[in-house]
Order: sequence, then C-alpha cells, then structure tokens
Amino acid sequence: MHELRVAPSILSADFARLADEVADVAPAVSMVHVDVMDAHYVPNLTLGPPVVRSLRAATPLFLDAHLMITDPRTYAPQVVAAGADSVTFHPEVEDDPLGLVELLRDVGSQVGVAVRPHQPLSLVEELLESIDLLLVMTVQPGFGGQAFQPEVLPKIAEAVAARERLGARFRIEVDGGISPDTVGGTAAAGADTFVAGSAVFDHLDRPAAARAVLAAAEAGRREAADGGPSAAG
Ligand SMILES: O=C(CO)[C@@H](O)[C@H](O)COP(=O)(O)O
Ligand SMILES: [Fe+2]
Repeated sequence: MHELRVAPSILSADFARLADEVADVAPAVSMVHVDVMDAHYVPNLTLGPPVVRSLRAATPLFLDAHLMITDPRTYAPQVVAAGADSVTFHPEVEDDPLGLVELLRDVGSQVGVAVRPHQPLSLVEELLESIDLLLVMTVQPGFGGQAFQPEVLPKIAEAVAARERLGARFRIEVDGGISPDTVGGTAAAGADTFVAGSAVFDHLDRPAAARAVLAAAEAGRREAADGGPSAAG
C-alpha cells in the first residue's frame, strides 16, 4: 500500500511568484503538481517546459507534471528534459500510448496516464502494468476550483482491483475538487496521491491547508480499513 501524499497544484498559485509559492508550501509536502495546458486539449493555456525548468531550479520537490495537451509525444520529453520527475498524459490523443509510456521511461521519467470523469478504466487497461501513476480526474480537466464529482469513486475502487489482479504497482492519484471535505472518500476507495489546488493555495497558511488535506485522507483510509466511519466511532 502506497504512503499517502498531497500534491499542491500550482495552477492556483500566483504565477508571478511561483518560486516563493512553492517554497511556502514546501514544509508540508514532498511534491507539487504542474498543470500543462495547450488551449487545444482543454480550453485553457498555462505553462510549458521553460517554466518547468525554472521550477526545477527553484525547488528540490518532486515535480508531477500533468499534460492536458494534444501532442504529448512532442512535448512530454521536453517536460522531462526540463526537470519533471513524473509526466502524466491523456492517452486518447496518442496513436501508440504504450509506446509513449516506454519512451518516457527510457528517458528516465516516471509515467502516468489520466482518465477523465466519463472515461472507463478499460481505456487504459493495456497500460496499467507499465505505468507508475494512474490519474483519475475528479473534474473535467481545464480549470481549478471546480466541484468534486463523487460519481468517479467506483472507478478508483475498480483501479485498485485491477492493480491487484495484474500484480501492478501504480499509484492512484485524484485531481479536481479535492479538499478536506472530499478527500476522505477517495482515500477510502483506494487513492493515495491527492492533487489539491484551491484547497491549498487559496489559504493564507498553505502548509496547514496541505496538512489538513492529508489528515482527512488518512482518516478516510483508516475508516475504510476499520470497516467504515461508524466502526471508527
Ligand atoms: O488538472 C487540473 C485541472 O484540470 C487540476 O490539477 C487543478 O489544478 C485542480 O484544482 P482544484 O480543483 O484542486 O482547485
Ligand atoms: Fe492536474
């Protein structure tokens, strides 16, 4: 079972002060989540390899890049070369997603694939034995600050079952609308990595906000292990 981790999403940080924003939250976390959007795959435009390179120079934290772009074959290796530790792409844009996973591993990156809320796990079935991370989107990709979609929870449990069946090791990351109020259910279902943008950066005390997400996730996992919230009381 993987250790639980919170990945603050810098999408909700002040882009003019990124290094300071990351340094601010750093005492509470081991990683940050970097949303790369190209205005084609999603209707929003954020940042690319030059910003990842500057972040790499600014922090030793694990950089978890989430590529919401239509051409990951071209840009994912650039994001890795810029210093990302892990790169996650949406596989339906790729003709040969397994080939891209292998290519990225060959250049030394951890690799994830993402599924949108309405996409079934079967979309990534053939990749599960080769990836480090399965990103289960809990909102439609494109923007921070959206409402968590609880109908995604069964897919997390399905991913846990598939991992056991295959003897695979991938982490399960949830992304979108994650807060102390919503994270417990995802941890209970089997998620272990929690992206939180607005729930961290919209607060003055970012380390406390990140720790609150982690504590609620730990409580959710514990309660599930004990047989549900009622068993804990
Ligand atoms: O990938 C995305 C959005 O597409 C995310 O990583 C958001 O940045 C999450 O923001 P919050 O929902 O936590 O505010
Ligand atoms: Fe993301």
